[in-house]
Amino acid sequence: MLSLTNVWVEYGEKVVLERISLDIAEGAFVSIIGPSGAGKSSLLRVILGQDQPSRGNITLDGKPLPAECGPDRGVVFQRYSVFPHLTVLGNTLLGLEFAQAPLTARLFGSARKAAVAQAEEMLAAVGLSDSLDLYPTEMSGGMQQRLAIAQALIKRPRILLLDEPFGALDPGIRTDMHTLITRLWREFGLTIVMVTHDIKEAFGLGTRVLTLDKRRHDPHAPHRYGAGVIYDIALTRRMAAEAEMEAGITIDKNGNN
Ligand SMILES: Nc1ncnc2c1ncn2[C@@H]1O[C@H](COP(=O)(O)OP(=O)(O)OP(=O)(O)O)[C@@H](O)[C@H]1O
Repeated sequence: MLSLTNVWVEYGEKVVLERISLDIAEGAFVSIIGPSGAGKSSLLRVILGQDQPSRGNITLDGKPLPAECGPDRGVVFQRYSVFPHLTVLGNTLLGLEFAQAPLTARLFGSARKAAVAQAEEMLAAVGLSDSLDLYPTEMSGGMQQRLAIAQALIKRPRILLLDEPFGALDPGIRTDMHTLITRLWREFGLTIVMVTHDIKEAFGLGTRVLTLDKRRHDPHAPHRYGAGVIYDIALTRRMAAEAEMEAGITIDKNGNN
């Protein structure tokens, strides 16, 4: 579905990523790990369309990825991206209002009614049905991240990009969020690309784990070489478990059912 061919990200003289070639299948849950500064967020930004690769191509369904971030891609960052002056419902509605009324960001009559129903449905999916009128300052970190996820999903993206989405949350809340994101991934048929520093999270959630790091170093010019994908691990056990759950069958370790 998503294909990167010989993608490089360079800022001036500084090479951040080099020769990234990847095919990401529809429905995959790809975790990206690697040392700080390896270029994990830079990779997400080029997939999002926020930055352009300095070389190489990215295609979505075989067509060049549109330069701007369209409704096909949603994103959730570690820092809360919700608007403090809007309620939970207002924050969630905003995406639809911008999409449907780009000039005024206001919807009226039946269009607004339909948008509110859609927002309420999405907020129910992330467990915020009882919090529609709260403002972000009245909510915990976990609730704000649930809201950020609802905001990202309201436009029904096919690809959800997560940049350390649970990094600022307490361990107990993180576990709840892992359950939530796994359920949403399955329910909405999403393709997820998630950056994390937490190796357990990467392997626990992903169907595939990519490790970014530099293959070569020049001690006299650390900016000269960028990071590439040094490990690409398919987690067949998790994919089998997902397939079993969907089809109600059991697949043995040789892939037979
Ligand atoms: N707009 C920019 N201009 C110049 N350099 C940049 C820019 N954006 C990122 N970089 C550099 O690119 C490198 C990779 O940054 P990036 O944030 O992608 O790494 P990361 O692996 O996500 O790091 P972390 O795990 O610490 O979040 C860093 O050295 C950073 O300073």
